[in-house]
Amino acid sequence: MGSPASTPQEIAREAVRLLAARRLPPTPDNFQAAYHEVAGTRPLQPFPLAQLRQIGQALPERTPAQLRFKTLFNRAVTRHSWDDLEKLLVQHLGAASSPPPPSATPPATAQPPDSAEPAPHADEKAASIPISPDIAEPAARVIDLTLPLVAADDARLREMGEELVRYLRLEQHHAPTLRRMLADYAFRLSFGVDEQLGVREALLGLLRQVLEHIDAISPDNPWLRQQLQALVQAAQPPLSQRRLEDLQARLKDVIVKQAEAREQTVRAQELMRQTLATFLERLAQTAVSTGQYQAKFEACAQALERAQSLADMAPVVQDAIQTARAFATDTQRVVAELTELRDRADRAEAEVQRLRRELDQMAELVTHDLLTGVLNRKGLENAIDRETHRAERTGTRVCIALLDVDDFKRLNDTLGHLAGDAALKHLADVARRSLRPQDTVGRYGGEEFIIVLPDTTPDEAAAVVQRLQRDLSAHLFLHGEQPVLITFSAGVTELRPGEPVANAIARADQAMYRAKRAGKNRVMQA
Ligand SMILES: Nc1nc2c(ncn2[C@@H]2O[C@H](COP(=O)(O)OP(=O)(O)OP(=O)(O)O)[C@@H](O)[C@H]2O)c(=O)[nH]1
Repeated sequence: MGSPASTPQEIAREAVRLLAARRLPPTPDNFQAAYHEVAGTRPLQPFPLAQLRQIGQALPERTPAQLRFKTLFNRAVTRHSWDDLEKLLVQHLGAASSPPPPSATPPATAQPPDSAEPAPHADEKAASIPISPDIAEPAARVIDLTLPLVAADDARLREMGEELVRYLRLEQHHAPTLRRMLADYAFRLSFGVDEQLGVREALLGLLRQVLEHIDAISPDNPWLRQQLQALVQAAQPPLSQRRLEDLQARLKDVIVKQAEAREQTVRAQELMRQTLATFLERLAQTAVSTGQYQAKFEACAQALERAQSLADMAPVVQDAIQTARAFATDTQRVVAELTELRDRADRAEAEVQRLRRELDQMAELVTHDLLTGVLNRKGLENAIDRETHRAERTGTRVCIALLDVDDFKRLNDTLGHLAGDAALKHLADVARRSLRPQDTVGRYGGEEFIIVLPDTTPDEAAAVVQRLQRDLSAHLFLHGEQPVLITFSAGVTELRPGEPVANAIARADQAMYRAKRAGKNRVMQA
């Protein structure tokens, strides 16, 4: 190749030669490529007019700033001006990274990695948008209320939440800023929530393990086993405050019963050990001393047989009398010791009785019914008390429903008392599954149950109880293979503020009797 081409004509000539040498047809594209190759310049890419027009059309024009940006963009595209487009984009992105206006300046928050939201354009920045207080205030309240829960272990999240709440309560809001703050908060929150769920799961797992271990060390007490199994079940998510309260009450029952079982075992063992030890000791002593006296009396008898005269007999008789005296003394000692042993046994027995009375009093603290596993009367009293106070605090209403199984005597008479027991247990199980998490069921006595329904109107309470009736018809009690329909009549009433609970129960009872008289298997309100 000769000296490099420098004028356009020379370059063009050289380009034609190159095409001929490469046997390429001299099309405009081939010629253009060869020309740039010879000249050592960059081939110009065609201006992507169609694509840029498409982008220009899709640009938003909701705000004056957006409209202005769109106009300038389309103008640059029409002019095929890369320079204008470049300037426009640089200016726009520069504005996007500057802070928002002071009237609604948000505090600096971390930008989430996926935050692709552009910040406002210079013109847009000036326009703060008032968000209706109807929306901003409830949103602020929601965040405010949930903060103690979600940010308990995350100071940064709490800070971000508080900033967001303050910002939402301003009169003017800058929409992109608010959007960014919300995105930041949601981003951080997502980690916090995952973490908290993990912690809760782990704690529940630990609790279940502890319960299973307690279960393993109380193998010979069926009641404890039943309670512990109920506890393991109750410690499954989802948890609620009421479920935790129930867990707590059950755990207390288990502790009381376990203390009872332990004390009784220890006392009984101690008494048994003492009595056995003393008895064996005395037995051995009596055997030894009786053997000794027997040998002495034997010797006296033989000496008497050998005696030839009264004079020979006198010392033998003397000896025998002394032996008899010693025997009597020894026997008295043994009798005294055995009496002391009996007194000790009596005192131990009295102690056991005292302990039993004490434990009976403790058993009154037990809050769950042994047969059905639901609350007993005492547990119900506590639950009603708790719900009444909660209702007073929150300004809500509480209802109770009193349920009485229909024709239960006939069921007992035809299927037996054990089947009756199993039927009550079935009803309690269905009720527990059917009721809402906030509702509480307890056995009021015999075949009567009470359901406590917080935050509920009488109409709603009646509907809940009717749903339970349907569930009971759908889940029949099985006596062996035989399906048995159990129904109940119920009275529903509201717990009026300040009234004694007994009054409300009496009202529910009257309503329940009206339901019985009206044909059973129905719910009446009082
Ligand atoms: N198996 C069993 N029976 C119980 C228990 N508690 C109470 N009962 C029986 O329940 C029956 C209740 O009978 P009633 O009060 O005459 O009532 P009913 O037969 O259900 O008739 P109505 O209430 O009019 O529908 C009695 O026979 C009690 O002995 C229990 O824990 N287990």
